[in-house]
Formats: sequence, C-alpha cells, structure tokens
Amino acid sequence: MDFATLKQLPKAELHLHIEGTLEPEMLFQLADKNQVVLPYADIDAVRAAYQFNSLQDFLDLYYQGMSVLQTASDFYDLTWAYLERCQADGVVHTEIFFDPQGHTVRGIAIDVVIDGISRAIAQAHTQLGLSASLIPCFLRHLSEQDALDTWQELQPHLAHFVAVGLDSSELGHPPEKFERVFALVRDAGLKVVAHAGEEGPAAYILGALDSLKADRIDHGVRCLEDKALVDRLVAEQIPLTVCPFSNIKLKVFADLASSNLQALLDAGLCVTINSDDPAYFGGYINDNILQAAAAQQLNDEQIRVLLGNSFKASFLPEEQKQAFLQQLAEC
Ligand code: HPA
Ligand SMILES: [Zn+2]
Repeated sequence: MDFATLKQLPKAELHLHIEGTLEPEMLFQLADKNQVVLPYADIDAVRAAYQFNSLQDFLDLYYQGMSVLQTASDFYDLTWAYLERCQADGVVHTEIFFDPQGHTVRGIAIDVVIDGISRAIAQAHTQLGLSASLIPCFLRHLSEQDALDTWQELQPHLAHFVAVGLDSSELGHPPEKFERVFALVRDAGLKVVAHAGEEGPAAYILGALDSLKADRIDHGVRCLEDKALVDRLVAEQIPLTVCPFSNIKLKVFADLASSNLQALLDAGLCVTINSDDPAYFGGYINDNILQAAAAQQLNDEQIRVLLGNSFKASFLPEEQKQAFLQQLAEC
C-alpha cells in the first residue's frame, strides 16, 4: 500500500500523548513567548538530543519539554496542531492522553490544561468534522496518594473524559499500586487503560487486567512471553495499542524487522497501530503503519485489519463504530 492510499483510509488513533506532539518548532516558539530557558541552541540540537536508551531517558526530555506549556492558549495551540494533522492523515477519531500531574506539579492549574485542550477538541468537531475524546493518565512513578488527589481535582471535569489511563516509568511501578484509585474511576463509569508490557514484563499486563480491570492495554507487546495471557487477551479480545516507532526509539526491539507485530496478529490479538509521542519518536500514525508493515511484510489485507481494529478498540458508541467500519469497508 502506498502512502497516498493509506492516508485517505479512515482510521482511529488510540495511543497518543498530547504532550508528545510538541514539535521542536513549537517548543522554541512557546519557550520564547513564556521566557523559558531551554538547554538547546537550536532546533537541530533538539532533534539531535532525541536519542534514547530507555523509556526513562525519553521521559526525562518529555517532562522537560512540558515546561514551555503554561497557558490555556498554549494547550489549545498544541492540541489544534495535532488535530489538523489528524485531518491530513485520515484520522477520523482520536482518544487523546494527557498527564495532569505533569502540569500541576509545575504549578499549572488543571482547569487551564483542560480548558485549552477541550477548546481545540470542540473546534475540531465543528470545523474539521473530527471526533476526539480525552483520557487523563496518572503518572505511575508518583505515589498512590498523588493519583488519589489528582482524581479529586479531576472531578469537575469528568464529562470531558471517556477513560483514565496509567503511564510514565513502568519498571518498579506495577499496576497493583493503583488498584484503589482505578476502582474509583470505574465507579464513576469511566473506562480504564494502562501502559503495560512495553518495558515492563508480561506480569504487568496481567496486573492491569486483574487489578485495574483494564479495558485496553497500551503497548502490551511483551504479552507473547506468557502463552496463557495471550490466550486470555485473544479470548476476551482485549485490544493492544501498539506503537512501533516508540518500541524502536526506546530500544524494546532493535529495529522494526525484529519487532513482533506479525506474531501478535498471527496470534489473533486485537492489535492497533499508534504514534505514542510522534514529535519525539520520529513519525505520525501513517509512517508507523507503513514502515512497520513493510518491515514485517504485512499485506494490504492486514493493514485494513489494523485500521478496522482501531475502530473496534475505540470507546465510541457501538453505532458510531459500525458507521466508521462501514466507511472503511467502502474505501
Ligand atoms: O510511551 C510512553 N510510555 C510511558 N509513559 C509515557 N508518557 C508519555 N509517553 C509515554
Ligand atoms: Zn504511551
């Protein structure tokens, strides 16, 4: 499949951190506006710094990048740029992650963050005909109490969210640490997603299912290390939001050819392809799909399965899922 063909096929993106769409150009522009001093001479120096040996290496720069996001209009600009990109890429529905604690810890009020992001989403709905929803994520390297406090702060804004997620440093922070706060999330009628099994072991995927009752697993590529877990993920059709470029940049796999995308599909898992943090990992959704498909020798039929899965795995109401699946089938 060529790029132009893929671009016009409808698709959903389900694993995208809005703070990870902060391109170096906007980083500099906002740093200048907000008088934030960056440890880079220019845009080339930023791009050169985006070489990571681990998830933590990346997160250090990702949190540093957030420092330029200060006003509601900054969050609006960031989100709007991503949503325009969605329109260009044939992304008709997106479920956007953001990290409330990454901002409140810097003294930015949660209302400021949500106001800016949700204004862009509302505008994309009316002006671009795009469907988008929001998923706040708890930072797992912080304490359970911090997550509980954040959950309290999110209460006035719950109508904006479809789910709550769990992200940041995986190793040493198993899902079980957040069992109680996610019970509150479910009681509030929201879905649950959790990063698990990218850097962390398959046991973290099991923990996300059993302790958090996760509806979807973000990454999950290490599930193949546990046959019984794979059987369960297949039987329950629990979706995995796989991010090929992320896995390479964070050294989970040496390259796309040695990733396990084909094996995940062959196992019957509900796999979707996503861009995670495109400004840091080197490409948006269509680049992730096409390059991974080429390296894994996926045929066009399999690419269409991945796109269909993106709607099936979404938190859209059933009739909207069916409408998008129909739209895809007609393309
Ligand atoms: O890829 C990621 N993994 C974990 N936490 C994150 N926060 C932003 N991106 C990521
Ligand atoms: Zn992620």
